[in-house]
Amino acid sequence: MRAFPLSARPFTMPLHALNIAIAGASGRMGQMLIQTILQDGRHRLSGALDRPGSAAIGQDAGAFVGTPTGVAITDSIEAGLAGADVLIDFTRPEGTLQHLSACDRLGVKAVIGTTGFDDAQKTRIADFATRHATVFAPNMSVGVNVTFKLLELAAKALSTGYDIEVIEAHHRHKVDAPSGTALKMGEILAEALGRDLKTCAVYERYGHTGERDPSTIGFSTIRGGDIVGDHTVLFAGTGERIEISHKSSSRAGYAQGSLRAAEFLGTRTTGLFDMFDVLGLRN
Ligand SMILES: NC(=O)C1=CN([C@@H]2O[C@H](COP(=O)(O)OP(=O)(O)OC[C@H]3O[C@@H](n4cnc5c(N)ncnc54)[C@H](OP(=O)(O)O)[C@@H]3O)[C@@H](O)[C@H]2O)C=CC1
Ligand SMILES: O=C(O)C1=N[C@H](C(=O)O)C[C@H](O)C1
Repeated sequence: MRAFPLSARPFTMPLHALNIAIAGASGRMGQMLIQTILQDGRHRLSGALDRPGSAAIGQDAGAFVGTPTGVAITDSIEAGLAGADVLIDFTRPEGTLQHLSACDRLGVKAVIGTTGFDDAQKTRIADFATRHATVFAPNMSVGVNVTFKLLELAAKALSTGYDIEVIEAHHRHKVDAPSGTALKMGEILAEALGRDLKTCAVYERYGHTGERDPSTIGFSTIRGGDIVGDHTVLFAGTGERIEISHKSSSRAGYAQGSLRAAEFLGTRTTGLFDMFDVLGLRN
């Protein structure tokens, strides 16, 4: 091995190890996050939360992935957050907001992957972020966020003569529709086209719908089996169609993106960020 004199050693910024608490620890994403933290090895799982009544309470957080951690899953939010630098939350909107109240009291930052928030709930997240740095994004995968950028470009270039439809498919257990990612795609498309998604979105079609209004953005939702997450935006013109698709075959990318988000928060004290900030994709 080559020895470097002190002054010539290659410099890499040491990454501060984080104490990370996971909410929804026995859920699909909770388990993937715990597995990712354990495999990655640079950070510490400091707490694992599930809601009261969950069969997981009291079990070792690593039991699901076959690696004991010494951290028991708790239904006490305060106990689960003790000593944490960052909470990573993939639960349900009402659970996330309960967790944020405790983060507020304890000074814990948050990475929020949960989807399905209404506007009032999003306002509460933005308020929390004025005191504690927060990453809030409906999709933590690098690939999906690059797809968002491609949509900005495509929507601007195809602003007239193309009907835009967002099509998403997820597993049978998903409870919100359209997916948070599909809605974010809709927002990106609408903004690029100078439209307001609140007035141009069409979420349902049935019966005598009349001809398609070209100023609308349509959404179609498929639920079935174990589909991890597929999103396609269709630009349907005359004589041609363009489709921009992303398909997830594993939840690993969501968990890895969440860890990057937690690391991004390490150096920040306040502010609301998304994965464009974390990945350096903001214009
Ligand atoms: N941003 C992103 O990249 C991604 C976002 N998601 C989103 O993350 C969320 C979770 O997805 P997924 O892991 O598949 O869901 P799961 O249902 O598998 O897991 C949710 C977990 O949260 C717990 N939970 C449910 N309600 C509450 C509550 N009110 N308070 C506290 N905990 C609660 C569940 O407990 P119990 O089992 O007892 O109900 C479970 O442990 C969804 O909103 C999904 O859309 C998912 C993947 C990627
Ligand atoms: O519930 C899921 O599974 C997923 N939810 C997110 C969403 O609603 O966009 C992200 C991903 O598609 C998986």
